[in-house]
Amino acid sequence: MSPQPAPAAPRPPLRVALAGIGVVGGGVVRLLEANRDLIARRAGRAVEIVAISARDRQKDRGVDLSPYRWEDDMAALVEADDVDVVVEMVGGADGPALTLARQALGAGKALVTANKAMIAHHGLDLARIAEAQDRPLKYEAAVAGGIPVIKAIREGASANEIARVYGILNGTCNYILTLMEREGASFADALAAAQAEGYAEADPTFDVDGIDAAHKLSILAALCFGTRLDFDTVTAEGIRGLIAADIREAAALGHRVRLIGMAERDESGLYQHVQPCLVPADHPLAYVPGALNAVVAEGNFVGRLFFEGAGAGAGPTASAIVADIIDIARDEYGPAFAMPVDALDAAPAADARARVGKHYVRLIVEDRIGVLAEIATAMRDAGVSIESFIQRGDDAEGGVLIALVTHEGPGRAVAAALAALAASDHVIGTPMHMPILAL
Ligand SMILES: NC(=O)C1=CN([C@@H]2O[C@H](COP(=O)(O)OP(=O)(O)OC[C@H]3O[C@@H](n4cnc5c(N)ncnc54)[C@H](O)[C@@H]3O)[C@@H](O)[C@H]2O)C=CC1
Ligand SMILES: N[C@@H](CC=O)C(=O)O
Ligand code: NA
Repeated sequence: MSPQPAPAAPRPPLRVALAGIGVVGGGVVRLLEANRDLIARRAGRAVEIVAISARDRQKDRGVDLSPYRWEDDMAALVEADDVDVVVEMVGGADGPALTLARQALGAGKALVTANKAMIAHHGLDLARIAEAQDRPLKYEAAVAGGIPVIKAIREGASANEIARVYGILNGTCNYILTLMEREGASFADALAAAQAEGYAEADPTFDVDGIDAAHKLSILAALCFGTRLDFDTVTAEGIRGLIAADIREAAALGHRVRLIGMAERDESGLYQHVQPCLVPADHPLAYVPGALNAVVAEGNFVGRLFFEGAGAGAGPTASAIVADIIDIARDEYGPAFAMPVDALDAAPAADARARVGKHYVRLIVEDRIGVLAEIATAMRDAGVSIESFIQRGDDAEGGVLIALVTHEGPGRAVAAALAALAASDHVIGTPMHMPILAL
């Protein structure tokens, strides 16, 4: 009988350093502690926090950090010989987060980050450093928080050509829209509630102006289409211009309002746009409530994939970060954007305003003779055909509410009609228009 091979020596623990112990960092500490044994069994080795760093050592974060080495200077995490993985949870596209990320990868450490702003702006540069060092750059938490959508597209759907990806990519906006829809909450109250839950960015204008969703969309587009990540050509409109009446009118039309990021690649180029849309009430995206996110990806063999889950918050975001850490512990990783940076191709930006579809339009106007003729004239002059029209005299915004739905046409024409009307003395405030999703 041949001798049995000696059992393999247990692998040494994976040593992790955490930078930024806020909402997300606190969640990661709690998760690594709570599921320590299960994680070790799944990873094939222990995962140990060896050092942490944040701005304020004294701050009460509701988690006991005393077992871990504290570093006042994040650079010490990179310099330490006993750190294999640096987890960046500081935030910000540039500044200390980017410095840390570059230094960590440059020093041959693995990098895990939740920072979509940094990846959207500097993902290609960081991926190049990671490739040069043959170290992983992982960012599952950066897109749609806890939903494992990066892994699903990188791995599960990697055999497919993906021509379109779209969805609800900002939990704060979806939370606000849901609260306005269900409870008639004001925009300001709903935003304050989202901030209290820890969903919002340090600067919530990134959420409500669509910039955070644009960051995530640009990352998804690069991954789905194999194109060079191009945040600068993403166009974004947020939800500030919405009033409660828009939510009500959308409901009367059988729709819900959702902030949708959509990217498409076709012969005209790369389309990447974020804006509030009317979503038919029977569309899966209309059922996505609160801070949940959802992503739809259409593959040429697999068909339509729909992913839904928590897009923000301590637990879900920690779940995504620790999944990345486990992949690293297993040595399961590849190029950050599923192919080497030099294999990604460039696509020209497509004009978002050229997109054809039906639109919802809302104006508040003075209740006087001729105002409807003025609207009809502006629409005619811009080449916009009206499908349906409603006037409500009981609106509280200081005038009469006009809501209409256009026939199919380019968004550019609707924008031109509303620009003309915005200049009218009889139109109060800024008119609103939103495309009606038909997918
Ligand atoms: N909160 C959420 O639901 C999600 C957040 N993210 C991303 O995760 C990252 C962290 O977000 P949060 O935990 O919500 O932020 P946070 O503001 O709660 O925590 C940030 C942490 O970084 C530290 N920090 C900030 N600037 C620093 C500096 N200059 N030097 C040293 N430490 C510094 C702070 O002390 C704090 O511990 C961001 O990139 C965010 O976009 C991603 C998905 C979801
Ligand atoms: N502020 C973001 C948090 C996660 O990315 C959101 O609201 O979705
Ligand atoms: Na994710």
